[in-house]
Amino acid sequence: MNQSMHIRIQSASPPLLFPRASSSSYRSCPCYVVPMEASCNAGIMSTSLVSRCSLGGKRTHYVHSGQQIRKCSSQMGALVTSRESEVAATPAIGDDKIGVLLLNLGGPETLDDVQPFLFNLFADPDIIRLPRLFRFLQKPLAQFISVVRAPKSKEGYASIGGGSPLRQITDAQAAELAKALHAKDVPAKVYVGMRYWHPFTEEAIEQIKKDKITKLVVLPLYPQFSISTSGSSLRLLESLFREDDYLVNMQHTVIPSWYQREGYIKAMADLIEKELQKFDNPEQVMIFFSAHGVPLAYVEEAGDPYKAEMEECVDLIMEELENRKITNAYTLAYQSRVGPVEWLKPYTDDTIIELGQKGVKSLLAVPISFVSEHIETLEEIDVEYKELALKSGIQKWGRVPALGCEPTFITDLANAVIESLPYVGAMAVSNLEARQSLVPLGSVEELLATYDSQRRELPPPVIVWEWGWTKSAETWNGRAAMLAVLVLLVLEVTTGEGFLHQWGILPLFQ
Ligand SMILES: C=CC1=C(C)c2cc3[nH]c(cc4nc(cc5[nH]c(cc1n2)c(C)c5CCC(=O)O)C(CCC(=O)O)=C4C)c(C)c3C=C
Ligand SMILES: [Fe+2]
Repeated sequence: MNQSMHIRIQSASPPLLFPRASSSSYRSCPCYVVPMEASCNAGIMSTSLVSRCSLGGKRTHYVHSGQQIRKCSSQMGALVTSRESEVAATPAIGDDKIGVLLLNLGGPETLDDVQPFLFNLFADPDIIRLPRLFRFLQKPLAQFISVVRAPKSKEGYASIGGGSPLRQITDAQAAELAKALHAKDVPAKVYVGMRYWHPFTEEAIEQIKKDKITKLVVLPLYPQFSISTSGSSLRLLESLFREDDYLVNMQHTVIPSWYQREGYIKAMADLIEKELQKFDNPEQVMIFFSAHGVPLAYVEEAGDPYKAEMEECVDLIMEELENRKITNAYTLAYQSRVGPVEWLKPYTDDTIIELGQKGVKSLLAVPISFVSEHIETLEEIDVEYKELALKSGIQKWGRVPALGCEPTFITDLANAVIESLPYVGAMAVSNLEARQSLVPLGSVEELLATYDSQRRELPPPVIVWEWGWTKSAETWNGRAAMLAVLVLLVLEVTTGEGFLHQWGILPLFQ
């Protein structure tokens, strides 16, 4: 692939700011050395991207955690401080027109949008990955699943006012980020590109072209990287870049995840600290981090770093709270499971019941995987999980709001953008250089390949039926049944006749 087509990936996040010596899951590893002028942005790398860095010729240590390699040690704190102030003073680059593209999920704005929104979501091969042979069935299957799921989803959206607040909140975040960048002498324009609803990423890209942006920072609004979220958006972006002459030549960089940034961690800790004060006995409250789940196979088979990043994010927030003398008990669980396949565990609902049984009386829920209020905070946590908690014997329930436009958080995003600017198009990366650099530079494909190298078939997270006695029988029965339904669907779609038409379910988009 042409190098200039590549979206360069880097983590603009500062090095790990918090010493991790106490974490037993970390083990030391050999050191690597690079010249003084080498950049020192921290990143997450697969073990195949072994990295090197040093400060003033000193050797810098790294620690491995599972698939990841990270810079270790408190000495990096000093580095960040100096780098941050240095970078904050960097003015906008010459005559360049700088753009920041915020990537997000998108949500239905009205109840009529729900089914087409779900269709877009399930038509995404990073959400439902069919075997190569059956890829042509992606859209009919998405149509089918979205129709089946729409009534349940609609109920949820109806209960939060008839639509998702995501667009409004993301637009507000974009406006605040633009203001924060201007205040730091970086007159950047900020764009919002949603994956499954308006304003679609394609629309944002059109505007970026119209505005003749010359340097673009791509910033997914997900703190932790997942193949199903940032990965999917980056994959789409890469295909758009590949097809377009203007974009191929535009300089850009990507910030793939930023959960370890000091500003983000502090902003989360601030919110938790504030919410704890609302309880009668704050020190007795269990802090309950609830992250959006992903199917287990994403992590175990495709190498999604989501779980590892989530766990580390929680550790960092707790360390920050401990520094503030807040030493509450805490736990992490995963919510919003869809369909019968196994998702990351423990599940939020099971954990709430268990905690109730163990006699926990006060719980503070902390949504951790997303920075806006959305259906899963406003409905699932605030209504369903609260009700379950109260039924399970928990007496006091609280919930930390999503970060939204919290100033510490927005300032941190602005700093992340500014720190990434020197890297926009600055590195003519050969594959070899990309592999040796400190951060996972390279094309989106390369980053995705790091975690998702074989792009294996994954069990669809949503299966509409299931039967059988053993797991294997269930799987094969499920597959056989799915095939049968797919054949029926194809017949329906191609002939315009069949049971879905008879029931008035199809056609949907007239
Ligand atoms: C980090 C956050 C998210 C991950 C990871 C994620 C994975 C994921 N999601 C689905 C299925 C659905 N997600 C839905 C809504 C939704 N998902 C996220 C975030 C993550 N999803 C958000 C913020 C939202 C809400 C948007 C809004 O409108 O407010 C939905 C639709 C709602 C519903 O019917 O429940 C579905 C379906 C899968 C299958 C998946 C991983 C493979
Ligand atoms: Fe989701």
